[in-house]
Amino acid sequence: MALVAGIDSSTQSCKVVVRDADTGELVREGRASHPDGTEVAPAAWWDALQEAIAQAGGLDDVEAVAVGGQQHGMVCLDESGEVVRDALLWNDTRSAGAATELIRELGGPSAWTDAVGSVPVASLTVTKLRWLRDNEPENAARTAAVCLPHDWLTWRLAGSPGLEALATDRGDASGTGYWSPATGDYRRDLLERALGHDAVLPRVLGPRESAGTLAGSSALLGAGSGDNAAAALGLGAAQGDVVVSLGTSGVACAIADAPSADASGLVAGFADATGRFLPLVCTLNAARVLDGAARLLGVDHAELSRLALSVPAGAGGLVLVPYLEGERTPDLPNATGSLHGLTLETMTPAFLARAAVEGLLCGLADGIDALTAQGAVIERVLLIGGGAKSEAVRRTAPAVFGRPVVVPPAGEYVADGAARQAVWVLSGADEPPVWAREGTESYDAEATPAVRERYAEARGKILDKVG
Ligand SMILES: Nc1ncnc2c1ncn2[C@@H]1O[C@H](COP(=O)(O)OP(=O)(O)O)[C@@H](O)[C@H]1O
Ligand SMILES: O=C(CO)[C@@H](O)[C@H](O)COP(=O)(O)O
Repeated sequence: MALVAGIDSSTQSCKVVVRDADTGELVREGRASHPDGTEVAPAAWWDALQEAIAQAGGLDDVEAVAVGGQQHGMVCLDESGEVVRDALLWNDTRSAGAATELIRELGGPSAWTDAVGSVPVASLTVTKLRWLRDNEPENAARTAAVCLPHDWLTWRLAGSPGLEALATDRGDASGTGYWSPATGDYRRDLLERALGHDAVLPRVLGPRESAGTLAGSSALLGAGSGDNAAAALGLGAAQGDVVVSLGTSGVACAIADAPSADASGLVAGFADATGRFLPLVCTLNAARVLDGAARLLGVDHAELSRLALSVPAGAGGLVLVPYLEGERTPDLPNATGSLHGLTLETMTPAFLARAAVEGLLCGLADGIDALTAQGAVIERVLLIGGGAKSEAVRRTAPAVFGRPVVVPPAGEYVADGAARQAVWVLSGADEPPVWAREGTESYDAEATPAVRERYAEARGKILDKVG
């Protein structure tokens, strides 16, 4: 039995799955935590990966490995391959001003969607490079290569074989802001505009191309991908599917045959991990809204869910606009969260719990609408990520989204997507392997448009709107 490994180096943790290449059966797994914060030393991801690999029984017997990772993080390397400074993550908003500047310099949002399919926001790597140029010129000058978290881990797994060996894939390259999904080329002029000079960028590999071999082994390395593209591959998502992921980020994305270009900036025009495209809406506030609400109420997730389900839809008019870490979609990096509609009746743990669940889901419902406005045809909504473990989320999502929701069995879909890619690299087949998945649950509920209407009203009244 041939084994493959898939890795998910996400915002909060690193997960490793070892699967049977033929059947997809889960053979072993491991996980380790990442440090908190929006600025992280890449060495911490490497340490967590080593711990997760050890927990998963090592990689000695696997024939291929691939890495899925949090998108956009800025990893700068000097000429000798040393990390120049801690990575700025996708949820670090300090480069919001740089985003505004870059949009203006190029002639507005449409110039960016024409160039790279997305309008820059603080999450995109290109804005982080501009921030570096302006705030840490010495670090910018030392930067000889720029890569992303999954690129860097793949390169380390290969034994750090020189900057020219850096590799990435279409999915993650499309989140940089200097690679065009439509043409498949880097826009080095945009990299230079941001960083102030040219730099080595990872080669962009095709979906089943190999990035080399694992150091000291003959196991093949896949190109890997950004976590959302890897999750779509892990789920076997096809046209008609919208994947909603409730991790640190809230994401709604769809598989598309053609690149998208939304000059409103709501939908990012990313690529997927199969040679197609992945229009995507991302919020900064998802599972951690539930974490924060549970902490505030002094309960665990199971109790938060029970409380939320103990009061009716609409939470008696109480609305949480959950911009707890600023927001990316809508682009309000300095916004804060707010509670609207408090009364003596609703000032209770149960109403607050319900408002937290509904608030985070309304943000994602807006995302699904934005995808539809860009032409996505939605036949199925697949709900994944840590937040999807909440029963209240599963039962409330169909009401807020106004459509049934499918919850695949609990699993690590990003790591699974990486594992599927690893098999694909091994087989060289036209399509990735098909693995059976049992235990999918369907949730349906009567739509509650009034919840969204009240949320929309509250969303227009938040403080600290200035970008
Ligand atoms: N039962 C649960 N209910 C709600 N949230 C949960 C539950 N279990 C885990 N979470 C939350 O899910 C998040 C982790 O999800 P994950 O998809 O792994 O995130 P990421 O990919 O961003 O690292 C954490 O914030 C965690 O507290
Ligand atoms: O920035 C994005 C997508 O554009 C995020 O989805 C990151 O890729 C982080 O993902 P999680 O760790 O929250 O899964």
